[in-house]
Amino acid sequence: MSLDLAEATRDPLTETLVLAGGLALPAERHAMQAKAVSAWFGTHKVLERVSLDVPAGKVTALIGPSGCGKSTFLRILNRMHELVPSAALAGEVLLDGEDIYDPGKRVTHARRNIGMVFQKPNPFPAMSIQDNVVAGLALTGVRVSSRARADLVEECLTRAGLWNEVKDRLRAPGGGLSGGQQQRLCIARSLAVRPRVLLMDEPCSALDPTSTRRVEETIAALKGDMTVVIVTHNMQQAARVSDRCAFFLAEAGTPGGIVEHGPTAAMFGDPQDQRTADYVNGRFG
Ligand SMILES: Nc1ncnc2c1ncn2[C@@H]1O[C@H](COP(=O)(O)OP(=O)(O)OP(=O)(O)O)[C@@H](O)[C@H]1O
Repeated sequence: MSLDLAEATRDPLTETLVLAGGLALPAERHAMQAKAVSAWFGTHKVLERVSLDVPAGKVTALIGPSGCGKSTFLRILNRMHELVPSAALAGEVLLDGEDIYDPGKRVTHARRNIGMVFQKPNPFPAMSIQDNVVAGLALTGVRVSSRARADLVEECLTRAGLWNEVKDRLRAPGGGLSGGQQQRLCIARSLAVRPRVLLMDEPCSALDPTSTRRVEETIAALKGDMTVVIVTHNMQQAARVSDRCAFFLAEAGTPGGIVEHGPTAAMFGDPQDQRTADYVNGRFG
């Protein structure tokens, strides 16, 4: 028997794909969905009706040349775009089916559930390693007992792949760690508020190859129970760490948009659009 998935419809209530004969298969769950997202800085439109489904428990890479709006799109996913005074936005961003921009939703709802790791590691340098890990809890209004704090510090440093390197110096300042260790400390800090999604904006671009490998191992270990969206300029990295890729492009002064998205193996091995093929093969960008 052959199954025609092209004819299948998605039932969002039961999270199944319903085939022509009525047979229902489990569907991929979307942790986040962007629907027709457009963005502006002042009068400059930088994204044009971008839609993207982000599968739960997977790593999605956003790739594309400089200036095509990848970082802007990433910052829209956790309401950081609105921190820029001239910034405006249209469209919807759903987290587990609910619009994070709904007027009834607080910004802390998005920030607590959708963490962000930046290009340059930004721990609090004078603060101890253990205090850095839990620094986000107060900001998002989460309270924990001191016993639970110690457990949380160990759990988050372990998940970030840093525990063995720092367990004997938890009271030492975070600024004393190497750049790669600082970036994993920032990942641990993001994990402490137990986000459902982790956004990473070129998290390895300031790191050496060994530290990059450690962060990539951390990303691989996180996926499954964490949904990761990563912006990267490094095509080998996108191929190594991601399950899915979205290729952004802003052509000749037009706003950025997604040319093509899909499973990473297909995006690299059998891209459908010539522009994707040219980009992933290093012919521009
Ligand atoms: N704070 C800002 N104010 C005004 N314009 C901005 C701001 N941030 C980004 N832009 C503009 O928005 C467009 C998209 O920028 P963005 O940083 O999202 O692209 P990108 O694809 O992430 O680029 P890169 O790969 O170089 O980081 C660019 O034209 C950029 O100049």
